[in-house]
Amino acid sequence: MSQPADDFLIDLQQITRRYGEFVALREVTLQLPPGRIGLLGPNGAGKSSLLKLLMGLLPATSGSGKILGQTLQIGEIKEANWELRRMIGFMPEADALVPGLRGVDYVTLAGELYGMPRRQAQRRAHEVLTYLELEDARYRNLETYSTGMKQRLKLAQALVHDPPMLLLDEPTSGLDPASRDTMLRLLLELGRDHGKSMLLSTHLLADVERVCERVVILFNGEVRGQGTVEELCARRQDRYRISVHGDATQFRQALQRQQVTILPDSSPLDLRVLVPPQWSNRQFFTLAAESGVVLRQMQRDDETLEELFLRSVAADKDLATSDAARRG
Ligand SMILES: Nc1ncnc2c1ncn2[C@@H]1O[C@H](COP(=O)(O)OP(=O)(O)OP(=O)(O)O)[C@@H](O)[C@H]1O
Repeated sequence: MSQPADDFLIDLQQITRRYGEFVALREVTLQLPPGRIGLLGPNGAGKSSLLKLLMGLLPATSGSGKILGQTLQIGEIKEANWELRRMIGFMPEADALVPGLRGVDYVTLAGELYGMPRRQAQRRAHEVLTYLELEDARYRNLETYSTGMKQRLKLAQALVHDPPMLLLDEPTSGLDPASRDTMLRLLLELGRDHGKSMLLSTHLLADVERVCERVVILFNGEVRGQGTVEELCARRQDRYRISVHGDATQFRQALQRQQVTILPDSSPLDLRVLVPPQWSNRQFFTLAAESGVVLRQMQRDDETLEELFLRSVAADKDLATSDAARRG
């Protein structure tokens, strides 16, 4: 379904970003509506570069784009776009904590940097720290914070000015399972219950599955897929999950003779299969009857996000030159 251009949260057309000869982002075209969006890619895919570019901290080399209705600067950043910064909360990957401050002072300072009057920034700092379960720690010096608390403090500074959109760079980086769980729950609630849009950059598929409605797969600086998680995972029409009753040995052989691949995570009576082009589902029934088994269930088998991701990046596995291809 097409969407009016102005309804997009992010609308990029062929955005390229080079560092000298190196192409960190290549002709990235994205049209994303408001919501919770996962930006998924391995280290070096270009995720941080894209976030900085959207934040207006880094110019694109070429292309054009808008975020929250604001036009991105191309070639060079001529002036800081304060309107854009007020609409975005940025949680950087690196620690940007100021030593010697208490948690509440740090978040207040962030609010003031976004242009809020001091009293208002202070009030909001207390609110967001309470919301992010740091109420008891707010008067403590931030050097005493655990990694999980520091990550939530970084989220607090991104939320202090109540922006409609969050750009989150690896928000669960370095967290133990319990802290990661807390962070993902808070992000989900912020999106689902408080209407925040977010672009969550991560290399962890499970983070995207837990929090996001949509996903953008970035690899080697290129977009390899974008859409809702369900849509992308269901796009393959060639996989089925079938359950049979009886001795399935002959049935399996019969399938293989018809060029059907039995996928590794099948069990003896529950098969996950990949069918060849022009396959008709009636063939399952015919082969089952011929092999003396009863077909109990047959349904389309959507890919998991992990399978989708691996398939999206598989083309490059044989390309030993992919890094070289990003130069020049
Ligand atoms: N200032 C820079 N100068 C030169 N190359 C850079 C610069 N910043 C990033 N790069 C390169 O651009 C590519 C993309 O980097 P980026 O940090 O955007 O990726 P990423 O997906 O966020 O990965 P990571 O999670 O490792 O940060 C990497 O190969 C990186 O080495």
